[in-house]
Amino acid sequence: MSINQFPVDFMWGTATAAYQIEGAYNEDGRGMSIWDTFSHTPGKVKNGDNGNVACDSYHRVEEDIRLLKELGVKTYRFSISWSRILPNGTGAVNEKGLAYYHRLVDALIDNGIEPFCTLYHWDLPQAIQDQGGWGDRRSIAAFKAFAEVMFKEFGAKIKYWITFNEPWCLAFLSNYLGIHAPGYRDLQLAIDISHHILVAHGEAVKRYRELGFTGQIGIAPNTSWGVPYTQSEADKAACLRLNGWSGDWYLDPIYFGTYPAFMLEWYEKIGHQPPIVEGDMETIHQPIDFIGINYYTSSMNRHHDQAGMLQAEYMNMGAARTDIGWEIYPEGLYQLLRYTADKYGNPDIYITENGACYNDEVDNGRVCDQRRIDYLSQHLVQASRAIADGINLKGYMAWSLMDNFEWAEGYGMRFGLVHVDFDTLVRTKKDSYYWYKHVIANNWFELR
Ligand SMILES: CCOCCOc1ccc(-c2cn(C[C@@H]3NC[C@@H](O)[C@H]3O)nn2)cc1
Repeated sequence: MSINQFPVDFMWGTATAAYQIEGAYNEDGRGMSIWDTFSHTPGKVKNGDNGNVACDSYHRVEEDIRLLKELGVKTYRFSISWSRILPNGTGAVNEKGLAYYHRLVDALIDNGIEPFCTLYHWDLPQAIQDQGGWGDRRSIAAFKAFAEVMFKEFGAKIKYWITFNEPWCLAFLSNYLGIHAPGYRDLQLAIDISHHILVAHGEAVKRYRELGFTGQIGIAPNTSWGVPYTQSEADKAACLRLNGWSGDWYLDPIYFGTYPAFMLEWYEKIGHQPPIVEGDMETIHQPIDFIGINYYTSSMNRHHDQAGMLQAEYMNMGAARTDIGWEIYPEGLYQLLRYTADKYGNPDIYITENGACYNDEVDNGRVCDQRRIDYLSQHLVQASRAIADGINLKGYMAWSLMDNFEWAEGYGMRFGLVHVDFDTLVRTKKDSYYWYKHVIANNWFELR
């Protein structure tokens, strides 16, 4: 196997998410989500952008499928708008919502593309939020019921399921740092939410198995990757906390049935702990089939008493950055994959997101995004290295198929292989699209 050659059954794909691409926010019975509320609130999203129209993918299934088909992907990762299926979060099902996802899934299957479905990608129905959202234990039953509707409706067609995308973002970025919807700044609330979504994850996995489906189900943490500034125990411990915050905090309960002791002790020192009810940890500790790894960047950190809740101080080492300001650190992907494989028993892993923000525009009908090609190839080298090192990496999904609504950054931050003009919605394949098409067709690539 030559360098950068991938296994014959490697699952090449791309990824998107409902609120970021669908639009049609108030059409065909869709209910409001917390991201509709948040993006409609002045000052929350750059330029006052919102997902009302986004990429209009709700009305462009055939067009988007053509892009995927020409790209040659083996799989397409998308997410479900919960409030399009259950407008009030629970209760009556919206048949037009189901019909949209049947159109999408049927078109994928008809074109030989494996649907890879994320149940929850941050867009909680506002009706659930109005009852306390993920901070209220009733959200667990609501999510289980939503998952059951989806399993019964699509379980024969969809063989790959992710319960939650980036639990750290939906818990801490959204309810402690206040940067994403619903925008609270409450550490205990974020810890409560983390626990409730883990129980909800376990309930969904249990229900999937009880219903007799034999597909694969997992979770996709966004593990930030901290690299110690020095090899001192203090700096290494600071990075362990930073990585544990978004990774181990979710994966330890799933794989070991317990929260990581070093994080529990850290929270207890400052008066916080998860709201564990008897039986919760057993529910969370359901066997899963894979871990989805979302990787973008790493950061060098050292211990500093005054450096925030984790006492981990970011050290700017002058690394190159993408247009969103995230450092480019391809080696961090290998290190994260190695750590995850070593700690959790070398499970199947899919890179469910990796990509770069570069805001190149269309010039004479072309988008020259060589920087994105360089970023992707440097990270694929690390993925290839991980496979050579015995890690069970099974697939890679580039974030994203197309430019889309990048949450609090709005439309100004572009991650797509396909450029979207958000005034006309015209899609233009970037140079990186053609490069990735070549990589998939050949199942290998050459570094420039
Ligand atoms: C400690 C202070 O930090 C301040 C900003 O903190 C973050 C962290 C992480 C993110 C972030 C954004 N993305 C990309 C998305 N992943 C899912 C998909 O929807 C993509 O659009 N991943 N992580 C943003 C902001």
